[in-house]
Amino acid sequence: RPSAGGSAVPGRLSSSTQGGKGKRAVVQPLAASVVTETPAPAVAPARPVVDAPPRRRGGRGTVEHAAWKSVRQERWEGALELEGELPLWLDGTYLRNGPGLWNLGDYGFRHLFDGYATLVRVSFRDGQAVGAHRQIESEAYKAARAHGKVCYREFSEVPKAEGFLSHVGQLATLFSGSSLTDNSNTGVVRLGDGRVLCLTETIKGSIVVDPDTLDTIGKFEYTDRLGGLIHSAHPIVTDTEFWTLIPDLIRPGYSVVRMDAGTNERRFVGRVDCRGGPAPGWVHSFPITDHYVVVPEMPLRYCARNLLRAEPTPLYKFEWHLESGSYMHVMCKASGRVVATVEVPPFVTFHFINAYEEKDDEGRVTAIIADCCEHNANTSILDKLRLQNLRSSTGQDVLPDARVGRFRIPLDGSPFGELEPALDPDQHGRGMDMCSINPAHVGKKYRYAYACGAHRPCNFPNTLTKIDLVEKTAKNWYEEGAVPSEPFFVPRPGAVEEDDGVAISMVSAKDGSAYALVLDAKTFHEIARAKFPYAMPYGLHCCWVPRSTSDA
Ligand SMILES: CC1=C(/C=C/C(C)=C/C=C/C(C)=C/C=C/C=C(C)/C=C/C=O)C(C)(C)CCC1
Ligand SMILES: [Fe+2]
Repeated sequence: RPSAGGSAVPGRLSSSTQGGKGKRAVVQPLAASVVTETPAPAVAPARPVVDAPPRRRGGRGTVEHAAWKSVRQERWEGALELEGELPLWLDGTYLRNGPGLWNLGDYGFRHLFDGYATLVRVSFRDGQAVGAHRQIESEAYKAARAHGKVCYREFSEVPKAEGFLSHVGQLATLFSGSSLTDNSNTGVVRLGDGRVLCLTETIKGSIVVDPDTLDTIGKFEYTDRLGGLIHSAHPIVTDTEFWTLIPDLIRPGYSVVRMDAGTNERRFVGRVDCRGGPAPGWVHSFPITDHYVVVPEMPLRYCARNLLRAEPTPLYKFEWHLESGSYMHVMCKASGRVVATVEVPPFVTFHFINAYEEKDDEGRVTAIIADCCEHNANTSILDKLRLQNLRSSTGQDVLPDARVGRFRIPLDGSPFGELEPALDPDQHGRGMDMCSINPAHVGKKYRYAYACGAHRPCNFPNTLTKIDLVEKTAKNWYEEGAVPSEPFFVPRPGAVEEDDGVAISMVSAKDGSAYALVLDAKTFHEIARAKFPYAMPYGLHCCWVPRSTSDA
């Protein structure tokens, strides 16, 4: 198995389909080839591919940005051209997951979250960078490729009746969960035992990959009997454990579960009963502290009926139930007991940033502080993330406002909690999502968060922002026309200060190029960019795999 650094040979392929030296390899447009080729061969360019300039469409002056176009090849690997100087301590692999393929033949998907998972890798060693990407071989992706159509239920796409029935059988399969997708297009985490897991909201969409070759190794089989069909897309993972939430759509509530590193067995820790209804709030993510698990219950709730519908509803698989209230629950990790449930102002969040315990002078925990990317209790961001909206940027300022929402959850039995902006949202252009922090501060008091913000007018977050929660200020990185993904914080080995490290973001540029941007996390100035020789679509979440000493 090659080491995480991969090969330093430009355009090296991991398969036998490499074009000969000097011979220009044919680059198959994946959108067309994916449905016809079994398996779709990896055809990498012998020389960097020059992408066509962005296309003007529709006479309305709109430009189709490469960020929202399907990735054009099944896979690629090669040395990246560097601008600037990479720190020598940056030694390991950055992985980014996301829905990078939204077309099957002529058919185009509707929503950003529907796309088939594309895993991107940038391996850093000795000041050099090697890049790669590859499609994750989920059952959903393989079936779509083999049959030329959607065969499983995605975020908004559902199989057409005949296709679906012929592929997975009877309607009853809807209830067993077998029609749900395993397209693990959302997150990627490195477990404490070193395995790398790609995730989505379906439990069956937990897929183990090889961080070096990006091979799909297989399903992560949970060996317990906890069941459930869906879980939080963002487990909290440390060197020793893995925490997640399993919503219960029948008896509205959530199971809090924990898995030891090195095992596949989740253990039930406790249950939170919803205060509102008719179903649990969407828990795309949740935060923990040293001693507690925080379970959010927002008015954007799962809807079993919508899960079964053939056509998407305005809120997809969800429904807005303002009347049923918004709550935050706190569970003790050790006992599984719910120690607080408070009503809070309405909120909409997909991503919690962090949480920590607030203590009095005697060291007693008096409250939990939980921070999130909060969309001003407005669900319209889901609609803005439809591909048609993302692709039709007319220069108007249509991105809904968002902020760092800070919850204060008192533990003294009071029935209400607070929700306030943690800093003036104008500091980050009133855009706020796709966040990361220093992993050493998960569950602990912290000062800095890294996220995507906005430089207006815009239709999508287009800056990288470093939030200082003490000074209540932000430093912003912006490049005209760039679409940056989550700035992922990587600490410098041996660092003491919280922001001693780099923030890495994959950027889809205006001219159709793509690069991994490395920012000094302290100054938020660019240190280097490592350029891919082709366009890369937007992607979601990331992880860092340090080079193990055995690889050195
Ligand atoms: C496949 C099924 C579902 C899938 C849900 C998925 C794939 C949800 C993905 C959610 C993501 C990626 C949320 C990200 C939000 C990012 C935002 C708001 C960024 C804003 C701008 O920066 C279920 C819906 C669970 C139903 C079962 C089937
Ligand atoms: Fe997410």
